[in-house]
Amino acid sequence: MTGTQSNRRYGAEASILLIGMRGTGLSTLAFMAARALKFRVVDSEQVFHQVTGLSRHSYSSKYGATEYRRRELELLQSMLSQNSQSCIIVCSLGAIQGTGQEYIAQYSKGHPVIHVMRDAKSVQKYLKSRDIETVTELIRRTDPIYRRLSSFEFYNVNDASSDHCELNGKTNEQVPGTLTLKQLEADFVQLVERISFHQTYPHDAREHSFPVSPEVRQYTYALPVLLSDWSEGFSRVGNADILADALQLIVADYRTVRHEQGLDDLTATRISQQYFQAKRQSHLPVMFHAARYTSTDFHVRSMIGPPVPDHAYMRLLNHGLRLCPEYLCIDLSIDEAEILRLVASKGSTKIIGDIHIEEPGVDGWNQPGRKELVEKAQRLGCDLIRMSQDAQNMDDNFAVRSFAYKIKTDVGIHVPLIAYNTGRLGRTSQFLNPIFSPVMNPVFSPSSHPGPTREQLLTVRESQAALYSSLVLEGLKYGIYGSNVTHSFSPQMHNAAFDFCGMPHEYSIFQHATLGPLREILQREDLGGVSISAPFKQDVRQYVDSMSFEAQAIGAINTILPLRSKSTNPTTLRNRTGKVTGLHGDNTDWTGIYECVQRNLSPINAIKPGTTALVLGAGGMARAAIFALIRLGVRTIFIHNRTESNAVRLVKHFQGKSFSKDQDPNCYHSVSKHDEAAVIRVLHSRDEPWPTNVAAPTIIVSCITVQEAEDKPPVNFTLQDSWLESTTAGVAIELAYTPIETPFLQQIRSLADQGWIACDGLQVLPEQGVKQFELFTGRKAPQKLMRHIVYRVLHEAEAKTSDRPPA
Ligand SMILES: O=C1C[C@@](O)(C(=O)O)C[C@@H](O)[C@@H]1O
Repeated sequence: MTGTQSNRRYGAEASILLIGMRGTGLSTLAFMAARALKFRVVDSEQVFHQVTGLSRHSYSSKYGATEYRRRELELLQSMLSQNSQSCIIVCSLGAIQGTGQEYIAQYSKGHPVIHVMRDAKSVQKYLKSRDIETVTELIRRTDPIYRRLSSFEFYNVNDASSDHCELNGKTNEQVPGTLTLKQLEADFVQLVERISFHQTYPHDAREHSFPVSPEVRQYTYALPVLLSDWSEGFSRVGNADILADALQLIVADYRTVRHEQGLDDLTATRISQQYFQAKRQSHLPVMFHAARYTSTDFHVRSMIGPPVPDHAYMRLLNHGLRLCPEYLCIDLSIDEAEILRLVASKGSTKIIGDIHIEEPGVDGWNQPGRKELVEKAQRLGCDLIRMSQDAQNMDDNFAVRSFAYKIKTDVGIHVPLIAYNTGRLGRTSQFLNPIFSPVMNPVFSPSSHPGPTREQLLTVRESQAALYSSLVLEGLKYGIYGSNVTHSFSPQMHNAAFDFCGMPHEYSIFQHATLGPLREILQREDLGGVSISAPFKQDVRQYVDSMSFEAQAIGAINTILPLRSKSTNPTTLRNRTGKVTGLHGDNTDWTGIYECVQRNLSPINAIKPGTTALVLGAGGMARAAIFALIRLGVRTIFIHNRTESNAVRLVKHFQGKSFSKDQDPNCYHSVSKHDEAAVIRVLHSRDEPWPTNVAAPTIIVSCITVQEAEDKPPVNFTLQDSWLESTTAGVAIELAYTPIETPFLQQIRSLADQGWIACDGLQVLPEQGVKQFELFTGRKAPQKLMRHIVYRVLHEAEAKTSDRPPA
C-alpha cells in the first residue's frame, strides 16, 4: 500500500499536485496553499472544460470512451508539463484513470503529490446525491489508488471537538465556521510549506519567538501519547495548556502485525486521520513513533511482547513519512540498509535514531560501545539520537550527563543527543537532559494505563521547578515600566504564567514619570526583562544596543531583554543571572494586533489588493498596528490622530515600505517574491467624510490612549458614520483595556447585526504578552491561561468596584 518512492526533495518552485476524491476539499485547500506560497491554482476539471468546451461526461458521451481516454491523457500531460513550476494543481479521479495514473506516479518523483482524504459523511454531503454506503465503498476502493500515486497524504479533519472557544478566556463557545476553516488553512499550509521546504512568513506571528527548532533550544520536552489515546485524552484537556514542545505520537497497531502486508489501507487511513486530528488540536510539532513491540510500548522503556516484524515496522515508518511529521523515530537496532533507505526518503522530516539499552549492566553509560552508537546514528544520517537505559542507581544520572558532555565536546560528533535514564530513579537525568526530555501529562496517562506511571515521569512544570530548585536555572525579576502602569494587567498575567510553568520568577510594576530610573533597573544582575509601556516606547530605543527587525521597522520597543553573552538569540541563554553586558529591544505589540485581525476577519474580507484599513492614533501602538497591517498584506492604510503632525511623522516613517520577508534576517525562506509597498494617508479631521473612490475600511485599529494619565479625562472617541460604511462590515480592534468598554467599542458592537466584529483590548494584551513571555524565558507560554487570567482579573476588579463577588 506504499506510495511512490522518491527522496521527497523538490525545488522550491516545483508545482504541487493534489489528488483525491471530489468532496475532500481539494479546491479549497489548493486555494489556501496557493495563497500562502504565491502559486497559481490549476484545476484539471476547468482545464478540460476550457480546452474542449465540454464537461468530461458530455465529452465521453459525444465521442466515446476511447477518444475520451486519449484526450484526457493528452490534456493531463500538457497540463502538468506546462505548469511544472509555481502551481497548485488539482486532479480528481476523472483525470487520472488508466495510463494517467502511471503518468502521475512518474510525476510524483519530481513533484510533491498529496493525497487528500476526508470522512465519508463530509464527502457525501458535498456530493449530495449518493448515500453513505456508496461513498464509503468508493473511498475504500479509491484510497489505495491515490495512495499508490502519491508521496504524501493529508486528512481533512472535520473536527468538532477542537471547536470550543479558547480565544477570550471564555470556554465552550462555538467557534464560527470561518475559524475552523482558518485552522484547516493553518494545518494545510504548514504541511505544504514543510513538504516543499518553503518557509514563508509564519501564519501565527508568534511562531517567530523561536526562530530555532526545539532541539537547538535549552530544556525542551516531548510528551509521549498513544495515537489511539489522543482523542480521549484531549477531550480531558479542556482549557489547560499543554506545555510540552513536541508530541511523541506512538503508533501501536497490532493489526499491522497480523496483516500480511504489514499495514492495510484502512489502518493507514485511520492513522492519518488520528494523526492530523492530533496535529490540529495540539498545534505541536510531532514525533512519529512506531511501537517496536507488540505489547504496549507506551514509552520506549517497556519492551514487552514479541517485536513487530521488521517489514511491518518499516511500513509503518514509511507511512509516517507520508504525513511529513517534524520528527520520526527509528529503532537503531534495525537493519542498517533499512535505516539508510528511510533516511534517503525523509524529505524535511528529521530522523531520530532511537535506542533503549535493555540490560545496561553496572555503570552502563561508561560501558564500551556507547559512543559508537552515537557515531552510528550520525553515519546513517540521523538528525538526532535518543539513548535511554533503566537507571540502576542514582549515580547513573550523573554518568549520563558526563557521557553527554563527552559527546558534546567530541569534535567529530555533531548530531544532537537526547540521553536519559528511565524509571523512578531516572527522573533526575530526565530533568537535566536539555532536549526533548520525556514528560507526562496526567490527562494523557490515566491510572489504568499500562504506560509509565505518575511516578516514572515528571510533568513539564515539575521538570522546570526541579531545574530552578537545583540551581541549574535561576529565578529572575521582571516588570512593566511606564508612566501610568499601576492598573496594568501584565503583572497578574505574567506571574500566573511563571507559576504555571514552575518558574520562580517575579514580575512587578515600575511606575515612573521619566525614563531616568530605568537605567539602574536595566543593570540589575537578576533582571530577566522589562515590558515598556506608554509613553516611552520610542524614546527607550536609545537605551538598547541592538533591536529586532520588527522593533527597528516599527520604530518602537515594548520589550527589553538583558544580554549576558555576545549572542542576541534570546531563546538559548534565558533564565540566568549575571552581569548585564548588553540590552536588546524587541516589539511584540504588532503580533497581538496581527493575531486579532487574522482571527476575526471573515473570509469575505480576506485581505486583497483593494483592502483598506484605518488606524486611530499615532503613538507606539499605532506604529505597531501599521506594521502588523503591512505584514498582513494591507496596502492602503489611513491614519487619523488628534495632533496631525504626529500622524504625518508616521506616514513618513512607513510610506512606501513593504517590510518584505526578504529584509528580515530572522526569517529563513527559500522563495523571494516582490511585495508591493504600502500607501499611507492621513485623515485630517474626524469630521471629514470618507474619501470618495477609496473603499471604506474593513479593518480599524484604535490605538488612542483612553486615559493617558490618571488625572486626565478619558478620550471620548467614536467614528462618524461614513467611516463605517463598508458593505461587508469588518473587524474593529480596541487596544485600550482600562476601562474595557470604550465608546468606540460600544459603537462597533451596535453594528454587530451588519457583521462588524469588535475585539476588545483584553484580546490583544495576552497575545503580545505570550510572545513577550517567550522572549523573556525562552519557553513556550501557557497561552490559554494567559488569555483566561486577564478576563479573570477584569472580573475581579469589576466585582471590587461594584462590591459583589466575581462571576
Ligand atoms: O502596551 C502594552 C500594554 C502593557 O503596557 C500593559 O500591560 O498595559 C504591556 C506592554 O507589554 C504592552 O506593550
